[in-house]
Amino acid sequence: MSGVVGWGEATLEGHTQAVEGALGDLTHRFVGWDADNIQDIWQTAYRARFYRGGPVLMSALSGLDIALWDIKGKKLGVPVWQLLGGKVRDRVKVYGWIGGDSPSDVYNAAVERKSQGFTAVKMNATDSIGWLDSPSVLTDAVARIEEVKRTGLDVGLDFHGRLHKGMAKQLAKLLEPHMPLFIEEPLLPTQPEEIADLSRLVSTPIALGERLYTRSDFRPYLEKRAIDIAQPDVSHCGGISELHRIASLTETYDVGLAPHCPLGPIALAACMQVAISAPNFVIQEMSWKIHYNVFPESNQEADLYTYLSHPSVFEIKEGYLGLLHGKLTVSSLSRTLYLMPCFAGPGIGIEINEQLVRETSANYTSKHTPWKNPVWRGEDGFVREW
Ligand SMILES: O=C(O)[C@@H](O)[C@H](O)[C@H](O)CO
Ligand SMILES: [Mg+2]
Repeated sequence: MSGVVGWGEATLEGHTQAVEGALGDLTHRFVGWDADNIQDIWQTAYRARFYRGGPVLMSALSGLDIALWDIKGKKLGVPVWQLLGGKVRDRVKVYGWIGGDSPSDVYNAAVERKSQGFTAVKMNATDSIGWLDSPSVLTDAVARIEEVKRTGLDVGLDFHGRLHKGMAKQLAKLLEPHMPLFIEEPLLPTQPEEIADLSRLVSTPIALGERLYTRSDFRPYLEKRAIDIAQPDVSHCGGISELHRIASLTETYDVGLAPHCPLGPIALAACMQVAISAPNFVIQEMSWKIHYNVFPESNQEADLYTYLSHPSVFEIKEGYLGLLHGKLTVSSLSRTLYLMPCFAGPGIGIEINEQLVRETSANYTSKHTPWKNPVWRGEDGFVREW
């Protein structure tokens, strides 16, 4: 069957050109191959060369893999979640990211998320801090979560690997009584042993995984019992194929799956396929209605969801993305049956306005260089974690 087009997302923030180069290499290798053979293409891209893994190569492979699953689903006329074994849940719990420095800033951002239908949010626990820093940065972090919890929302806290061990263990202890949903990347992913120590120090669930790129990268965290929640990113971990495999692996360690996704709607739609079908899925990150500053020089923002033909598939109701629209209440069973799956579209279940993507992209690349994160330095001038 010819003419079937699949979409994938390989976004690696701050490293656009590196991923473009890696994708160019994959294109060169696989033009003319049979798109049905996803496993063979994945294994060839991963194994048939000396260097493997890491953010750049795996993000490129992720984009390719998501597009191949989209093609397969469209050819067979079924959603990808059907091909992964069918649905195990009717709707998918989500959380939205919030930003802001002061307690009142994060409070207001949380109120806005609540009005969008979210029942859970995530925010950065602190700014980047040094090996030893003033205790006031810790009390400021506590004040922020206290303020957000006043909204009644559940709150995940992202340490973002910005703290070192001496400060991270203090902050984790101070936050514990406030019962965050989880603390994320309490240390950098180079420290599995130290993260395992931290996970024995507090009862708060430890989450991590956006900077792990294969099943093998998760292995030490599982063997050391360092994490409670795995957060692979479908655009960095090897696509739908590897996200599905990571889900099964982590399930055997009683570790839940909360796919990381501050990216665009293609990545989110890919996550949904696994969320709907994976037994140990917990909650899905999504960036719905965040306006990304994708045109930094001109300070112009874009809502990535405007590129969808039917963005309403991502509307949130009572904290969930509805797998199923509409409902029928059967009183004799005293339960609600949901009808008409909204992620029932073939492939990854979304339609992209390709012309709009092409026009915006041409306009962008002719005028701007790709986004790069700024460099932060402490008071003494030494560079800080981002
Ligand atoms: O968990 C999150 O959403 C953040 O850690 C982002 O992935 C990070 O700032 C890179 O964009
Ligand atoms: Mg994070």
